[in-house]
Amino acid sequence: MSAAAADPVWRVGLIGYGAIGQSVARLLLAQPGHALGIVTRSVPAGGFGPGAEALGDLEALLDWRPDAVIEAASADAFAAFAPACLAAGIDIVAASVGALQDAALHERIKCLCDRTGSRLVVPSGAVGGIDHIAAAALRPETRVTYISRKPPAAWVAELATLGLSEAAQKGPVTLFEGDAREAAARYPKNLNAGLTIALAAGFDRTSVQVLADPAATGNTHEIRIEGPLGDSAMRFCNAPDPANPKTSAITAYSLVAATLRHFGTLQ
Ligand SMILES: NC(=O)C1=CN([C@@H]2O[C@H](COP(=O)(O)OP(=O)(O)OC[C@H]3O[C@@H](n4cnc5c(N)ncnc54)[C@H](OP(=O)(O)O)[C@@H]3O)[C@@H](O)[C@H]2O)C=CC1
Ligand SMILES: O=C([O-])CC(=O)C(=O)O
Repeated sequence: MSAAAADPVWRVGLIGYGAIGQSVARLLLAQPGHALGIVTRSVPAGGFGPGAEALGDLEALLDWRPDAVIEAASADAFAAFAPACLAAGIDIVAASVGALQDAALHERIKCLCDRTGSRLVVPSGAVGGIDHIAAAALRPETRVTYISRKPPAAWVAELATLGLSEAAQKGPVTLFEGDAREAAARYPKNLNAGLTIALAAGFDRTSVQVLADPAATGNTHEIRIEGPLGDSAMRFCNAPDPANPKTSAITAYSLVAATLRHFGTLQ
């Protein structure tokens, strides 16, 4: 009797090893059949442990021949890595989708996907219900309102720049009201969720409000969908990642869930 074929190993590239990257690595390596190649500017002294290896740069990542790449770094890293991966036929599961506020980059990504057949996977990230939003938005009358409400601890640098640190300790401060592209351009580390929602709903149908609120318990995201198919409201009150208060801890789980689904048979 011949030996059973070895189970496949999925080779996953990971860009970024901060709050989300470290959680993604831990979660994915706990899944059988996954190997990680990690691109980071700061490799931990003890390395990454079994199942993961450090990759120096974009070229090393492409040479490693990943089956898919998870981006968990920054909008700049998305712009630097995503086009090259997609051009090489490698699908990307991205956290920093706020980078798509840049219409030229968005168009370039679409052209690369059309040309190579590779795909940019936009996970639900810090929010959810994206399938519901996309379904409702097939009716052009649908309108979506997104409110991001985080404690001032998630906005320390931004509030200081605006001279609003003290005001934000006393009551809610509105940091932005407008469209999702401008929100992500102004606050690239905090408005990926707004861009994710707008990609599903349509940019012209999505309005965004951003609040720093001392009464906020966790990173709260409220989404209201109104249209001919009904009115719906979703509210996500997320625990912040202990390593980065701007980031909801569930985001890493969303990236891993999206990656496992991408490799799976059920889409
Ligand atoms: N889609 C969503 O719903 C959400 C998306 N996000 C986004 O996810 C991304 C990661 O968030 P988080 O982990 O909290 O951020 P952190 O700041 O904790 O970690 C980011 C990591 O990426 C590294 N990095 C940044 N730029 C580059 C680059 N050009 N090349 C290589 N490494 C790079 C940083 O390295 P170094 O330390 O050397 O700078 C750091 O290790 C952010 O863009 C964030 O805005 C966050 C929450 C929700
Ligand atoms: O993690 C969150 O709560 C949301 C966030 O930072 C983002 O959308 O970029």
